Amino acid sequence: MNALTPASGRSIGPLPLGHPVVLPKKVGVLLVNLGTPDGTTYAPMRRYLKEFLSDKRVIEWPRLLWYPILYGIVLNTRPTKSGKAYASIWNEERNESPLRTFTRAQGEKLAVRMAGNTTVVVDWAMRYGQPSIAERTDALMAEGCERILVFPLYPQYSASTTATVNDKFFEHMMTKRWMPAVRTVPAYHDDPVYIDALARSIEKHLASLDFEPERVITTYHGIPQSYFRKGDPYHCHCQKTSRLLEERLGWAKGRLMTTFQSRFGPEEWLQPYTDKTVEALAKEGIKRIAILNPGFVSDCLETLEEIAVEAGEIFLHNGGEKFSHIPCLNDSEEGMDVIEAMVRRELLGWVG
Ligand SMILES: C=CC1=C(C)c2cc3[nH]c(cc4nc(cc5[nH]c(cc1n2)c(C)c5CCC(=O)O)C(CCC(=O)O)=C4C)c(C)c3C=C
Ligand SMILES: [Fe+2]
Ligand SMILES: [Fe+2]
Repeated sequence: MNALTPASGRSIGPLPLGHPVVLPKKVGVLLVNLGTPDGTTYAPMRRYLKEFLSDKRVIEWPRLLWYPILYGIVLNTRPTKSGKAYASIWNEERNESPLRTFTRAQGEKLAVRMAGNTTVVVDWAMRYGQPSIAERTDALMAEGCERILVFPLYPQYSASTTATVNDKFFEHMMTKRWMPAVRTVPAYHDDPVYIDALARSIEKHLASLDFEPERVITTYHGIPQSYFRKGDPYHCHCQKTSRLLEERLGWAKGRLMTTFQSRFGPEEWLQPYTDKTVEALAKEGIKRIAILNPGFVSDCLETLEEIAVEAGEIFLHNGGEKFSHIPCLNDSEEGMDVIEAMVRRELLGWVG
């Protein structure tokens, strides 16, 4: 016979036969990033891309139209092509992608920062691939979390990122008889803590360079224009982040530019496109640029390969002379200040 022992530590008597074990009440914080393949060869790449590109929040085309293209073309060609790109940025030491390395570090560092409150349990997961939202949510619940804060790691809201994290979490909740109380962290594209962290990281990086960039480009992952026209606030969120950043930096108008990268498929995406802008700047005679990705909480394929390498090559091959990529906030002090501030704000009323 075991005793029911609530958070107060007070025994409340014997449990009826077969009664589930009652754990102390805890609050879980689940950081969730986009996801990443388990390896760079064909099979793991295909598995990852299949899960990602089957998501209706990501590709909104009717399935009857999209699936023949996905299964007939994309999943035959893209795993090899993208696998090569992932291989060029792979964290060999841990045998994983940088996105997973940084997300784990953010989870671990947040746990240290929250350690003063013994009721809080921090964990991390991926929307696509491993560790899955279902697996880590079950782990939080097994530890006694009756309240869970889900944190989609995207400063700017988009249905294709933020909403699909929440969808996946609640889809898993549909399997639970005893569902925890749930909160989700909203977009924080205009939060002063975030804007200040970006500004400090830019100032620090520029001070370390042996040149002064004539232009600094803020490049955000794009989305199809049709999503924007249907009401996705992502474009407005990105523009506001850039405006507030420019104000915080106190720069003359025009030095900080906003562009959109990572087009996929034949549709028109948000513009101006990053690659075209970088090329045009070099051709116009701009010699020195720096570039950052404020919409990415962690460095990943889209920042380390597409921007730091590819965009740099485009600039230098078209007449540019100096190019520098400013790292994402990652698990830096500035980056952790942002994550901690958002978590503490959203936990108000749940923890002391
Ligand atoms: C229609 C397709 C896509 C939409 C819409 C989209 C939106 C979107 N994505 C991110 C963040 C990331 N995307 C990453 C990789 C990636 N994105 C797409 C397609 C769409 N993204 C693909 C096919 C891929 C895989 C890589 C490739 O094959 O080119 C990543 C990197 C993951 C990593 O492991 O490094 C991130 C991060 C945002 C923020 C966003 C909308 C706002
Ligand atoms: Fe993407
Ligand atoms: Fe890309």
